[in-house]
Amino acid sequence: MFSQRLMCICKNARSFSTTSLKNVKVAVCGASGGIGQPLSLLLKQSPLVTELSLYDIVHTPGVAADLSHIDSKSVTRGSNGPESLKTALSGMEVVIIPAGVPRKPGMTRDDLFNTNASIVRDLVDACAKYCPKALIGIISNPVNSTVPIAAEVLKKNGVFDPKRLFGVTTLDVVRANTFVANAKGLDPQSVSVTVIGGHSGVTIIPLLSQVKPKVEFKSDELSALTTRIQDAGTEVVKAKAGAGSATLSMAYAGARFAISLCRGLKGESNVIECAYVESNVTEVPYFSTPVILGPNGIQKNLGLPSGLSSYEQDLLKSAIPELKKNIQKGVDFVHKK
Ligand SMILES: NC(=O)C1=CN([C@@H]2O[C@H](COP(=O)(O)OP(=O)(O)OC[C@H]3O[C@@H](n4cnc5c(N)ncnc54)[C@H](O)[C@@H]3O)[C@@H](O)[C@H]2O)C=CC1
Ligand SMILES: O=C([O-])CC(=O)C(=O)O
Repeated sequence: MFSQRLMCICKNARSFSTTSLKNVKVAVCGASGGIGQPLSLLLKQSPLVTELSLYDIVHTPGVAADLSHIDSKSVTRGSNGPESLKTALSGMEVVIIPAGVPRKPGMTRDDLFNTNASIVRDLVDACAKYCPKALIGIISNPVNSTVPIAAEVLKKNGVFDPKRLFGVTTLDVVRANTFVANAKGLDPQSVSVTVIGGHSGVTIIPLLSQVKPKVEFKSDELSALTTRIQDAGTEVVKAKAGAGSATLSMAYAGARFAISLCRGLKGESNVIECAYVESNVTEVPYFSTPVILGPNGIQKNLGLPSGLSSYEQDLLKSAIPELKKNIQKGVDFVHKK
């Protein structure tokens, strides 16, 4: 059921957990949703997770009861509705947030702002109060704006630590690995693509000149692959024809990211993921690059890989104005009168 890569992450986590002192308490906010349920299932199988706290505004008791019968060691509990946020979040070390509405065909991620901005604001406000040191991973769209919203809320509460807040862009990496592998007849598990920027359209910048193992692309192949990676979310939205957006692949990607956070927290070395974080590597204040994860969240931002091709530099130039606009929209939302 797990792919080799997630399997491998889990196996590493298993051998690592036997030598370390404590495991990790993880909360999923939006746990009853299309992403939340399979994400929680994957996390329930991780030996790194001691306690899995499932929070949603509907159906959480049922989802928690169901998952709690799985014979892995973590304790699962469900909390339903805002009055239970304190119970859901107190003591949590990792909080993953896939709460909010998904797109329908014809919508952009930014069209979700009006509904999802306040959902993320209120959940992160609760994190600030009940688990101010938690590593927070935001899945809810539009990620380019919801991460700045989360940062401003944490700042308002006096607990913002830029090393502990992440926009989850792992699905872009997972997709890029898959599409490159398919194009080149490789095993997707052996391919590693760095994806930088943000998480919508032109802000998604796959660095196809730096794929490991090294592969060559003709220029039309390069632009077709880049466009497909940038539009992959829309590809799923169209295929689901009104029934939502990516859930299963996002659950896989979210689990990979959450487990990487746990591995870093436990002191494993050289845990690297791309994530959308507060950043000074470009002129925009939030930007996704590879980061090394450690016991306090980001140990090191690896920044822009050197030697971007001129094609990638052009992609970067197109991404910056869109990111600036998305970020400002998030910041303004929190400070509006
Ligand atoms: N970062 C990424 O790569 C991706 C992000 N997404 C985004 O993830 C979000 C969730 O997508 P789905 O799971 O498909 O949606 P969904 O509608 O299936 O599930 C969302 C869940 O959030 C819950 N929810 C709503 N308000 C809440 C609140 N105030 N507190 C706690 N829970 C609340 C709902 O009850 C529901 O269970 C969407 O915004 C979507 O655009 C989706 C795919 C990829
Ligand atoms: O496209 C969407 O709305 C959901 C998403 O972020 C993705 O699948 O990358």
